[in-house]
Order: sequence, then C-alpha cells, then structure tokens
Amino acid sequence: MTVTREVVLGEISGFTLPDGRSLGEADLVRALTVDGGTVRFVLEVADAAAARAIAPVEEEVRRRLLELPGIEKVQIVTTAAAGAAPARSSGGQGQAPSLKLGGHPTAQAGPQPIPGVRHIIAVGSGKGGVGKSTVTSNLAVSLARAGLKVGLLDADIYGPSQPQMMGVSERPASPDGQRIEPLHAHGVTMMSIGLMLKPGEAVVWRGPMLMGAMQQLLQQVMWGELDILLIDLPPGTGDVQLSLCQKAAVTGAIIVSTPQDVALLDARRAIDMFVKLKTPVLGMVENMSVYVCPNCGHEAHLFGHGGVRAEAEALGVPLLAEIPLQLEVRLAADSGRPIALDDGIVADAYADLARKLVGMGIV
Ligand SMILES: Nc1ncnc2c1ncn2[C@@H]1O[C@H](COP(=O)(O)OP(=O)(O)OP(=O)(O)O)[C@@H](O)[C@H]1O
Repeated sequence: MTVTREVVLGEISGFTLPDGRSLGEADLVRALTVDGGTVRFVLEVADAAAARAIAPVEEEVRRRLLELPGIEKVQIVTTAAAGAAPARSSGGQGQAPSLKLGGHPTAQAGPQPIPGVRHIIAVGSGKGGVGKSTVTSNLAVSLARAGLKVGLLDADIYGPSQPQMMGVSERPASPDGQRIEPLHAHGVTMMSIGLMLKPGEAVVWRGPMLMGAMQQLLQQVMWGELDILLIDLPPGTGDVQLSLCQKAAVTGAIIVSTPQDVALLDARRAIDMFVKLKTPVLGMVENMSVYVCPNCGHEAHLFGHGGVRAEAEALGVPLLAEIPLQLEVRLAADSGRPIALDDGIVADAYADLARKLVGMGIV
C-alpha cells in the first residue's frame, strides 16, 4: 500500500479529541504532507490549554501512523491560533525559547538590504537530501578561509542541520529580547532556526508566521559587517523561498543537485521559481558527483554523470562546481567540522567554488 495524504487522513480522522469530537470533525489538521517515509502536519488548536489537552491524542496518532508501511518518521506540530500563546511542538521538553520566532511580519516596502551585509546568496535545491546544507556549510568555511567575512543563516525551517554540521549547540542570547546575537564557528558567523528550538523539536509554520520568522532571522540577528551571507533554504519551492526573496535584497541563488534525473527535474523547478521571483541564478553545483574508491582509486558515478553540467548548459546557467561523493564528507558533517576546513580533493573543489564566486564579482 502506498501511503498518501488521503490514507493518512483516513487513518487519523476518527481519533476522539478531549471535547468528544473526532479529529476529522474538528478540522484541526493543516499542511499535511507525506514525503517518502515522513509524515508531517500541523494540529491547529485554539489556545495553549487546548494544545496541552490534545497532547495524548497526538501521541496515539503518531503511534498509529508509525504502523503504516514505510512510515519511519511522524512530525506533528501543535500550534495555537494567532494571538494565543504558542504551543510547544510534540516531543519537546522544558521551557519554550525566550525569543519567540514566527510572529506576524511587519510591513516593509519591498526587499530590504541587511545593514552591514554586502551580499546575500541563497542556496537552494529542488529535492531534499541532495546535500544542500553540506554544500552551504562547506562553501561558508571555504569563503572564510579565503579571508572573507562570512555569515550563514540556516533557514531550513523543516530540518535545520547547520548546528550539527557547524558543531554549535548554544542557544543564541539576546541583549534586549529583540536583537539576537549570532554564534561563531570555524570563522563563520551563524544563526539557525534550529538553535532556537529544543533538540528533536520540529516547526511547521505557514504563510504569515513563516514570513515573520524569516524577517526576524534576517533583521533581528546582529550580523555585523559581512561580505556575504549564505542562506541555507529548505528544499523545494515553498513559502520560505518566497518570503526570503520578498523580504531581502538577495544577490543571487545557487542551486544544488545530484546528477540523477529525478533530482534534476526538481532543480529545474527551483531555478524556475527564482527566475519568477526575479532573483538571479548564479549557477548550479553538482553534489555527489563522482565516487573515488579510497582503496584502488577507481572512479564510479553512483548517481550518473554529467547530468548537472548538461542541465546547466541547457538552462544557460554556469556549472559552478562538481563535488565528489566521499564518506569523509558525511563524517565531517556529522562531527561538526566541515571537510573544507582540511585539505584534499573535496576541500579543493570548495576552494575553487569560493574562488569562482569571488571571480564573478559576487563577493
Ligand atoms: N558529497 C558528499 N559525499 C558524501 N556524503 C554527502 C555529500 N554531500 C552530502 N552528504 C551527506 O548526505 C546527507 C544529506 O545531506 P544534506 O543534509 O546536506 O542534504 P540537504 O539537501 O540539505 O537535505 P535537506 O534539505 O533534506 O535537509 C548528509 O548525511 C550528508 O552528510
């Protein structure tokens, strides 16, 4: 059985809520997606008390969904309606963050620069898991190694991974409850939505709340003087991309893809979105390009070869880099020390990419 959105809705609609209504009748489920083995949705309740009352039902729902074939992860976030105190997401422990992200956006006249930040570069991908966050962290440290002042904003609201990849876990401080002090790692000034959440906590915001959160991350973080701010976007073509391009004066976007056809198809959509948002596409990066056997030096193209180059040519955008597939890349990312900090073929590929951006006059 393929688990679709409809299958999930069918499974959960009958659960009884504390007020006696069924989940289906109460119409609380929002933004339900099934992405591979992951089910995500929001339970939108009236206020924080209702959110607390619904927690046991949420657990039963989660258990039921995890019994469905192929479902490995269920992310449920309970949100209170606008104006009410925000509820914690499922699985969270302890106190809520002192700085609340995700409020409504304030009015602003078109995309704004960030004071002190010369260039904002978005790193996007059409598909999840192609290595966009890995590319962003490695590019950030390469640019920093090249002597530039670099910032990194992890705006991957649904799966922030930069804290782990950059090896930071501190909760950012605020001197006044308004401004947010960024953290520093490997010569990069960074901030992640993940640093405002408890471990394992997920956030699902939509529309205006998402826009408000993006605006806060861009404008309330004390970025200081930066040559370049890299923004690690969620995969796909959603509200975050839209918010970013509407709120911030983005210099351009880099699209990461693997050479596989399916990833390329999605990359094309991502490029099309940036074109529609009038954000220049600076080029594409092929990640997991070639696997070089560490024992015998044999080269294998696990995800195909040359796909991104051909696509970039067809779309008339530069191919900026081909990053090899290497176990060490993942190990380095998992250990919080991006591989581009050391020397080797992957670090060289990132150094080239950094040089290309500098050569393009981007930074
Ligand atoms: N060149 C590479 N060689 C080996 N492993 C890699 C490479 N690039 C990325 N990875 C690994 O692949 C996994 C997915 O990478 P990453 O999280 O950067 O993808 P993503 O596109 O940002 O995904 P998502 O947007 O879904 O969060 C990670 O475990 C990462 O360490």
